[in-house]
Amino acid sequence: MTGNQWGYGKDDGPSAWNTNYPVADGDRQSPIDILPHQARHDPNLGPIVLNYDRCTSINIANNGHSVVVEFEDSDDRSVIQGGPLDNPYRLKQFHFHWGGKGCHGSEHTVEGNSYASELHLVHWNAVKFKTFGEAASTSDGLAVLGIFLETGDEHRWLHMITDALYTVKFKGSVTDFKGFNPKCLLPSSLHYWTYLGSLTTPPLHESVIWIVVKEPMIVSEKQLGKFRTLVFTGEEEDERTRMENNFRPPQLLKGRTVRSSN
Ligand SMILES: NS(=O)(=O)c1cc(F)ccc1F
Ligand SMILES: [Zn+2]
Repeated sequence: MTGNQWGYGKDDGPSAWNTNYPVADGDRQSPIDILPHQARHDPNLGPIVLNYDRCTSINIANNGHSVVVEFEDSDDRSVIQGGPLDNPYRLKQFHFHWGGKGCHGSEHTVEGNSYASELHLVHWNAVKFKTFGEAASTSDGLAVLGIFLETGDEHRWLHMITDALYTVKFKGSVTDFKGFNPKCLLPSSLHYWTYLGSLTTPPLHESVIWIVVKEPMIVSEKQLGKFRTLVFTGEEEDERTRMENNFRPPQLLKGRTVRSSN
């Protein structure tokens, strides 16, 4: 792996990340396999509260690892609070991880079972930190809401994302994407598990309070298939490597406790 060139292939994938990012072998790495019966139900864990009503999406992009929708985060217009969080955390971006055709692609697993895909809504603590970058490299600077995607009926709002994917096929492409409120993607119940972990891609900073929602959102195989029309490579490169299986497998729990909202 030259420089910071990491990926999901045989030579640059998760098993090789610890070469350039030794924290990969740290003691609060993500994702993990969640064992519901070993999670501690904590009655003090209140509900997750999302205030996305004035959220401002900016663009959708292919960063060579996933498809990302970025938000305006210069004020507290879209925040997550409650649950395990002591402060409101500002929405910065959301992105997905997914598998190949018929394979599973979530990052977190539940009793060894993985879902077809996983949505990550990334938030940062703007009370304690001045910039996202600072928050992302400091313990508990980030709160990531993880939502599983399961195949079934078509999701009535996901087409807003999948219809735009052709415009960001290649690494480095960015397209305007305004007026999208991710609240429309969330399942009806926000019961969750929570634990202290890390970014699931390099630099793998151990800065994340993970909030993994128990109820999956249901999307169709056709909708999921559109994510696989993206490629990891840039338009100018001659190879076209289909973007799929961009997930890190579960990491060791190393004594951490997973709490359950209920
Ligand atoms: N997959 S993740 O939500 O842990 C994540 C979020 C970021 F903002 C940056 C890197 C990451 F790996
Ligand atoms: Zn992610």
